[in-house]
Amino acid sequence: MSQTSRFEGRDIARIAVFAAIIIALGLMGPIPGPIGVPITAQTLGVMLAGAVLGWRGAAASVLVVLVLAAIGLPVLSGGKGGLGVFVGPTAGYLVGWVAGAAVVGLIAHAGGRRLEWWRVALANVVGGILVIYAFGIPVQAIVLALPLGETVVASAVFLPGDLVKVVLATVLTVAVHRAYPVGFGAARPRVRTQEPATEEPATVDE
Ligand SMILES: O=C(O)CCCC[C@@H]1SC[C@@H]2NC(=O)N[C@@H]21
Repeated sequence: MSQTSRFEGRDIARIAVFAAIIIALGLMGPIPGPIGVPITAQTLGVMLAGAVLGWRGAAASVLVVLVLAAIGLPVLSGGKGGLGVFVGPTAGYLVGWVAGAAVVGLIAHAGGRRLEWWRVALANVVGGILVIYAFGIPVQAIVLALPLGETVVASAVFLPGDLVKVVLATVLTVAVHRAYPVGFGAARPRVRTQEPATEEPATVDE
């Protein structure tokens, strides 16, 4: 994202693209989880947004998805949407997506323009798993009136899939960064294009 305080046009385009990626991953459909929270591919999009866009763009992308969900569009896996999701057992996870995407971006881009694979992987584990669980599990326990310890143990079912997402998000982010070494996660330098040579107007000898 641009380092200026406001989003520029290309930042908004990237935010829209990653919001669309998160929504598209929801089309894969949820795998029902043990206690009211599904396994979803959408967290792959949350990790990718953080690692590719950086914290501000990633948080904005996830917020766009959540606003669309709040106004009732079926943008969450299984075609869910509406204000009800923000008071259900997945509410904490959804809020955690915003914080998690931002933390992924902060850690992945902490080394500046060099995007080392190990830092991206670490970012995806911390932001894409730990932070999201830290928001999601306590809210899930409260909404379902379950003991916290039992909810933590039940949530271990998400770990294998989330670790696969960490690997995929890391490989894809490193590949994107290699293809676009400058311009993702940082301001793209302005390239001056050469002005086309203007032709002399034709003159007619009298
Ligand atoms: O569709 C929703 O309402 C949100 C689902 C949240 C699912 C959480 S996110 C972290 C963990 N990993 C998964 O695959 N599922 C849960």
